[in-house]
Amino acid sequence: RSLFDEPLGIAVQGLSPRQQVTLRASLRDEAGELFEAHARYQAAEDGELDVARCPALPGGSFSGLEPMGLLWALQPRKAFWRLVKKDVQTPFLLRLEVLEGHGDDSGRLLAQAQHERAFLRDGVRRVPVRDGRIRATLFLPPGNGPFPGVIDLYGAGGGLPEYRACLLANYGFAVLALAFYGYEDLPKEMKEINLEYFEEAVNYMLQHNQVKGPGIGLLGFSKGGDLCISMASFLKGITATAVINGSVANVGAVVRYKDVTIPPLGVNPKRIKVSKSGIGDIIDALNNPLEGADRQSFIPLEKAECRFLFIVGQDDHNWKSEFFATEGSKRLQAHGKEKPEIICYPGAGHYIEPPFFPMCAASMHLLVGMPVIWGGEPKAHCEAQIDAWQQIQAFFHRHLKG
Ligand SMILES: CCCCC/C=C\C/C=C\C/C=C\C/C=C\CCCC(=O)SCCNC(=O)CCNC(=O)[C@H](O)C(C)(C)COP(=O)(O)OP(=O)(O)OC[C@H]1O[C@@H](n2cnc3c(N)ncnc32)[C@H](O)[C@@H]1OP(=O)(O)O
Repeated sequence: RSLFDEPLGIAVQGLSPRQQVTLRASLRDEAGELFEAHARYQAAEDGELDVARCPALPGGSFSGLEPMGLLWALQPRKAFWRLVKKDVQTPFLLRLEVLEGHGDDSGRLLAQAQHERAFLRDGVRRVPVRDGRIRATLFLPPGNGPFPGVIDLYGAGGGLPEYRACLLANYGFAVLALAFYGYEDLPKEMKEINLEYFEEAVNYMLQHNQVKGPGIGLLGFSKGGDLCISMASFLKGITATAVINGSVANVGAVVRYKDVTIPPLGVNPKRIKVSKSGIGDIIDALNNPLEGADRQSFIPLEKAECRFLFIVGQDDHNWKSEFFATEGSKRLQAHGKEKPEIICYPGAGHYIEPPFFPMCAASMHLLVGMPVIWGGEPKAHCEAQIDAWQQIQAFFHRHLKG
């Protein structure tokens, strides 16, 4: 058993010298969908095969020395499917098989093992929160708090994804996974966003006796990223905001707070490029928030009193994350604010998840209504996820010491 975001050592012993085998990794998600990767190897002289020392031969899901290849190369059998974890209290079961030979049809099964990839570290508490309007789950690390607190937001698609919040809590943070639409009695669609809802969540965290003050952190991915920037710009009590492939303009739905209204950035669906197979590339669909009326959608992040970290996948095809981060930085500095940290990852796409979630190349875009490409190259994307995860934790540790 290991935690899902931890690297894994994979080795086979007792093979014949230089024996040719195929290693296969597979995992079924909670919907029963299969993810699979396989690679061809040759054992060493002593009959041992350690994937950290032995390169994969051509012909499998990957080749070369790739200690984590069997994890990052996992691909769903079902098109446009993405690995998500709904029940964080149970592990994913990773099945590892050693098959004879290098044939296209699977050879005789020589050995197999099952390994649990868990989400909750022992002692981490999972607390469903139904407080006022808030629909959320709080994860509290073991031991005596208070702990640095973080609110975690996903993006379009809604629901209450808990897996990133839970993995982050394993490292000593009190993390609130916060739903904002498409969950229980929250609005079904993302039509209008009221920051008062998010303010309740910030206050819930600030008043919690297990949360270290005086301020909390925000972590947001995609649409959750621009939401975090809006929260940081208008709400009190936020010390550090980490944005993963987010936008500095408000996108998708109007944001309201007291007498403030931020319209969503304009889009032109004619700029969506649709491939022969019907997959969209929406990279050029959004208007430029530096031009004309669309400037009203640029979130006034210079009002924020927190530090910013922008995690950028340079091959993001959802939108221009690097441009957004750079423009956010210019605007902060033009107002005499601290320069944000911007960390760019070549070869990383939009869907930057915690380590070892296999890259999702394309899936249904729940706002656009067609499958879209997210960008990224699996190996580079995997490496980016590993590094970004460390950077996010280090950023929060630096700024949420209390
Ligand atoms: C602004 C656009 C306005 C529209 C204009 C039109 C065109 C404009 C063109 C371009 C616009 C350009 C840019 C604007 C772009 C973006 C703004 C937003 C950016 C984003 O933000 S980018 C998404 C980031 N994303 C997340 O941040 C994840 C959020 N959270 C979830 O996505 C859910 O939390 C989930 C799925 C984890 C559990 O949700 P759940 O518990 O409610 O699950 P449930 O089973 O009910 O599924 C509900 C539906 O997800 C499908 N689904 C379920 N499981 C799946 C899987 N494993 N793989 C693939 N699909 C899956 C089902 O098939 C069903 O789809 P359906 O309803 O169609 O059947």
